[in-house]
Amino acid sequence: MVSDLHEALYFTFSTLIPVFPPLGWLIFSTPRFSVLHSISVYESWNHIFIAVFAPYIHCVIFALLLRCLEMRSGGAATRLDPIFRIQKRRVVSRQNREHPGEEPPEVHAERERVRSAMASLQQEEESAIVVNSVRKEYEDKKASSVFKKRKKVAVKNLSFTVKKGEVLGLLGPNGAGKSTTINMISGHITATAGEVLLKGCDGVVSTSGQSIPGYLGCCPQQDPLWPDLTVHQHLQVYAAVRGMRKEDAAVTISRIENALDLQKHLRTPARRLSAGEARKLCFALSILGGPVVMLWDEPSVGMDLKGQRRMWKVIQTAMKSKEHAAILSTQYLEEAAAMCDRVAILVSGQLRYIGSLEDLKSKSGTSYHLEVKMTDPEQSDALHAEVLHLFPYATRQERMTSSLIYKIPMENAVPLSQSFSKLEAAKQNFRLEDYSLSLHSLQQVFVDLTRDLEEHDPDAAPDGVVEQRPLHP
Ligand SMILES: Nc1ncnc2c1ncn2[C@@H]1O[C@H](COP(=O)(O)OP(=O)(O)OP(=O)(O)O)[C@@H](O)[C@H]1O
Repeated sequence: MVSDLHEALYFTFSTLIPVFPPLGWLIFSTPRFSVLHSISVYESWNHIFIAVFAPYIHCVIFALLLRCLEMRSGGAATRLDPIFRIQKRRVVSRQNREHPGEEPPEVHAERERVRSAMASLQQEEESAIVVNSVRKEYEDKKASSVFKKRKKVAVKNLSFTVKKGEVLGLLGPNGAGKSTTINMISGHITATAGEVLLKGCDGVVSTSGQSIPGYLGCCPQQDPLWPDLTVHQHLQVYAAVRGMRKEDAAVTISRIENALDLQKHLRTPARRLSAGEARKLCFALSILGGPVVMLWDEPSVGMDLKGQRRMWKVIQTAMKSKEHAAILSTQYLEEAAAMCDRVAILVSGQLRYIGSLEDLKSKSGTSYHLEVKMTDPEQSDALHAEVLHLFPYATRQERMTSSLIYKIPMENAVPLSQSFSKLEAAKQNFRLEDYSLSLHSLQQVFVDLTRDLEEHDPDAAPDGVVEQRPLHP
């Protein structure tokens, strides 16, 4: 502080630069400085004043600056990272240029439908959800190392549309990619490639994740509930978020509570609900306010039969107006048959079938299901050779210790009288415990479709055996 200029600079910098006051304070407090400039720091109240109060001035200035920046670029960062407020850049999905390869005809037709829906999106009134060549890769943490990151492909090149008034069932075995698909549509996760478009009733097209409240209702696989809020409070909060008027909300909430038999639990906090009751509440939240697009990821898991039927009724009522579109992921064929206009069957992230269950059922009539039960497992190979001799186009579906299961094309099994007499003879020769020859049921068709080639045990297909896994029955 040898001149007025220095002092002015000191005041200016210490007011604007946060690190300056503590550093200045340290410099001024050193004995060397005191000796050289023959002043005691404690004599200079100005310096103490700056060192103590400047940080408060900084707080106010920078809090205001931060607020301005947040108002300009959105406040989501504060929620995710309240300390450093670094907002991850949203990964922009790129177009999926991967060739889909050979696909079943109905899957290919659906892909073409998506293409034409994308081409004429503004004019196209029908589709509420358009999923266009979507792919999702996760980092496979188990297989990754420090040097090499390995990816797990959960969904590959998936394309489908859901029309207004339609409920599309999403079926498939565990890990098929159903939840990943629903989460990409809801915007909960970002697609690695491809795009999802949601079309509002006003014709506005928005990519998933940027939809307006009230447009999308989602019941994800994990219950998104606040543990301390009661059932009734949850419904009230969601009604407010969806922009419902208070009087409308009260009527709708009471109707939903009655329809799903939630009245007994209105004052129960979410943490004390049973799994089935929590699912009921999640489902109720997803339909509250009649969103245009509704996504349900296994909503009936944990519900008792009565609860499941009540939920079905609510779905039917909600879909009456033909202004809504819904996707229902389920493990139950019966639920899909009761609720869905079409079903999409996913296996290992790929679409294996899309269409009505009736069409799938009619295809099941084109082959027979043969199951033979052995008394002596040692005879398995000989019996297999005999079945192939009797029905040359039979394909073995399963091989267990005491039974073998085959699919036989219809033309190979008729006339049935001959088939039964051949099987009777085999029963005597091989001392079979039992056998059955029946039309392929819907359940069996579904099992055939969803059987994953990669997971299949190669030991079960010894040389010479035709172990085909046709996509169509
Ligand atoms: N966050 C994640 N990180 C890594 N892999 C994941 C992640 N989430 C899902 N996966 C993997 O992606 C694949 C698809 O998972 P997804 O949950 O979509 O299947 P799903 O069909 O919903 O199964 P389920 O019927 O059991 O709910 C699975 O193999 C799963 O292990």
